[in-house]
Amino acid sequence: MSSATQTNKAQLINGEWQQGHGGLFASINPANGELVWQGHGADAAQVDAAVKAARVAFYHWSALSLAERLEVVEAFAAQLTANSDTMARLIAEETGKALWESRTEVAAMTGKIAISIKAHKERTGTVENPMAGARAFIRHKPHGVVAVFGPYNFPGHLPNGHIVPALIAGNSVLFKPSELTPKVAEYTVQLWQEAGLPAGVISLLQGEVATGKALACHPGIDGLFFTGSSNTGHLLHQQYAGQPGKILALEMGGNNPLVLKDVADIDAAVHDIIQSAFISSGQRCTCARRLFIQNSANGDAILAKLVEASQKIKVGQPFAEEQPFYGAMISAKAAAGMVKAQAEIQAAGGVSLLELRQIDPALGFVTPGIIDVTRAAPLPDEEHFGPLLKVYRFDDFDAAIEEANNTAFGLSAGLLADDEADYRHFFGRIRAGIVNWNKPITGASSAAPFGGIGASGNHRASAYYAADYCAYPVSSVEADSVSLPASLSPGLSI
Ligand SMILES: NC(=O)c1ccc[n+]([C@@H]2O[C@H](COP(=O)([O-])OP(=O)(O)OC[C@H]3O[C@@H](n4cnc5c(N)ncnc54)[C@H](O)[C@@H]3O)[C@@H](O)[C@H]2O)c1
Ligand SMILES: O=CCC[C@H](NC(=O)CCC(=O)O)C(=O)O
Repeated sequence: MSSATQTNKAQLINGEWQQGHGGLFASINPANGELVWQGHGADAAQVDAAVKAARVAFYHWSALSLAERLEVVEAFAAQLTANSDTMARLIAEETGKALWESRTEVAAMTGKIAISIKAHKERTGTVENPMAGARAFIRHKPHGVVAVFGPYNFPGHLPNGHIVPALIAGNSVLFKPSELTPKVAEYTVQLWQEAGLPAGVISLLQGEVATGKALACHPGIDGLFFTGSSNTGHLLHQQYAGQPGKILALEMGGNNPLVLKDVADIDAAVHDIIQSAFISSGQRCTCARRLFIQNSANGDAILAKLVEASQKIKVGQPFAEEQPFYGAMISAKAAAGMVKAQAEIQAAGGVSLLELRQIDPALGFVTPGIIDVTRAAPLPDEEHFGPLLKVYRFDDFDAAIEEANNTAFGLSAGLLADDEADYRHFFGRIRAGIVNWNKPITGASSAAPFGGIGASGNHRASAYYAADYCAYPVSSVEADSVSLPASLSPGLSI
């Protein structure tokens, strides 16, 4: 790995590390303001060279047997295990995420390998069906050259969730990570090289939006697997309009509701709310953004305890010996954005029960915020990607569910309630790809499909279902030799 001050060879193209020919960009540790990494982005010519190399590499990689490809993928898992501490420290350094949580991200990356192998076999395996005089097969083939776009909040785990199943299926991958987390991306790709992945099967194309656009628009890619914001996902969707032959998987944000109704265990409810709203400083796509609390003595008690417990949340340095619950947001700018969002909600009539504060204007640390918006003017349907929870008090359960559904998004939703009948009712009406009962709405399992509806996704769920968008089905009817059928169709004589 290179030192922070030098300009890194940011691009891996056809197995060779190169300087980018595009604009200079840098990643800054949001917990101390120090430069972590800097390099030049890939320009359009480098993107083109990588796409061409990936096409050549694809023919070799996809021609290997599954067992041969899995050997490399399992070697990558071994590399991750052997280097898990380095990877976790890089994630913590570059994102500001607490070290304990960065370690869970690396564990999710490693866990993804076995899950993806199982999913590949179960969801895209080969099936032979009996047929008179022939054999009928269902098989799956890789798309070819695919681009993977990753977000900053899980710079290792979420791109990995596309890359691993794509490689298992036999695709070659062009990886465009978030420009805010280049060092984690660089290290991930180095581990793939160490694992023996042949040149060109994975390329790293780093850079800001110009690099992303050059890759997304390149006619030589067969598909694009994206995890990131709904705005960018929508732009990509527009760009792919009229190209039905290209596969586009969009995993986007949410404006996720958590509804609370009659819970006897107040502490447990408060725990699940905090875990839903404030983990990772609120920078998870599944985080609860809107909390619906019944107007009742039970609702009052839970809200009071929530404010008290949230006030005590430890926010601090990612590497502190006594670990914080969460570290810094991705940047001082993102932290300031949350303060601004809170001010706008206050101006619309929201009443802060716990004010979110940026601890130092030069850094990414913010304390959690809780704001009652029950009497506020209608708010824009936006994802505020940080630790700010909007509270809506309600009298009528159905009205609360209706308001919970009053969003274009549909990623995660949850109900905290002791009565199972309330959950059955909620489940029937709520619109989201992840619907939980008496559990936090963050922390989704990689062994289940993961994706949202509406503005949160395009029905190409990831995690366990990622195998589905990494390969396409091929039906074949096969016989060892041509033969005349026992009887010919009417009107036919041969
Ligand atoms: N549903 C999910 O699985 C999931 C998971 C994690 C994060 N997210 C969402 O991701 C967002 C946070 O991540 P982010 O801010 O890094 O997302 P982002 O949309 O800003 O960036 C994602 C990727 O797209 C690239 N990009 C940005 N603009 C582009 C353009 N015009 N053309 C081509 N590429 C472009 C970026 O460089 C990056 O690699 C949040 O909205 C969060 O909810 C969703
Ligand atoms: O920020 C978005 C991801 C949040 C995370 N979800 C997953 O890890 C899904 C599982 C997978 O992709 O393997 C969460 O729910 O906390």
